[in-house]
Amino acid sequence: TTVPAAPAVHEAATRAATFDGLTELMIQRIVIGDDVAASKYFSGKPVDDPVREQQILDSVRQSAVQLGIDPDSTAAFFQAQIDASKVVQRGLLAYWAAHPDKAPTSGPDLNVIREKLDALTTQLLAELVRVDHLRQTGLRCDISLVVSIATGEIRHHLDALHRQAVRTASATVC
Ligand SMILES: C=C(O[C@@H]1C=C(C(=O)O)C=C[C@H]1O)C(=O)O
Repeated sequence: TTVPAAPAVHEAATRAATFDGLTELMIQRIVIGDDVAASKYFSGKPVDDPVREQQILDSVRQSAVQLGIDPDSTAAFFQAQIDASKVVQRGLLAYWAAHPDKAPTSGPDLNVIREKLDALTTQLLAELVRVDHLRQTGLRCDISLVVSIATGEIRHHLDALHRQAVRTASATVC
């Protein structure tokens, strides 16, 4: 019988994985920040909703335990995603306040947007499981992340505000 050497299997998995999937979902979540900002522009609701944030963080901690990944680093990752959304929201709301002619003329329902964000949370958790080993590879992690982010930023034609949000979102990945 041939027994596959565990380190070799791990090596192969490390080589194969990229952050492309994770960064794509992170950018999708950042872009949804535009809808959140439009919604809050009309409702006047504050950018920060600490209760909603705590619900998300508690929920992802529980999911992390079930999925076998570290709850602290999972919560830190999602805190960074929330912070990134707020970078976009603050940037757009400030811009629209200064240039009302550029402001949206209608805003989507925040509850509908939150359903989309919840669906993304599930997908992001699955990606965190997939790239878990890659997150602990030091320089290799940094390099993979830079490549995936650059690719995603180009694919999505992100402007300076949204690229700033990507930097915030990616701070805890490696
Ligand atoms: C996106 C929102 O705005 C903020 C960002 C959140 C997020 O990124 O999940 C959650 C709550 C708010 O502090 C929201 O209110 O839903």
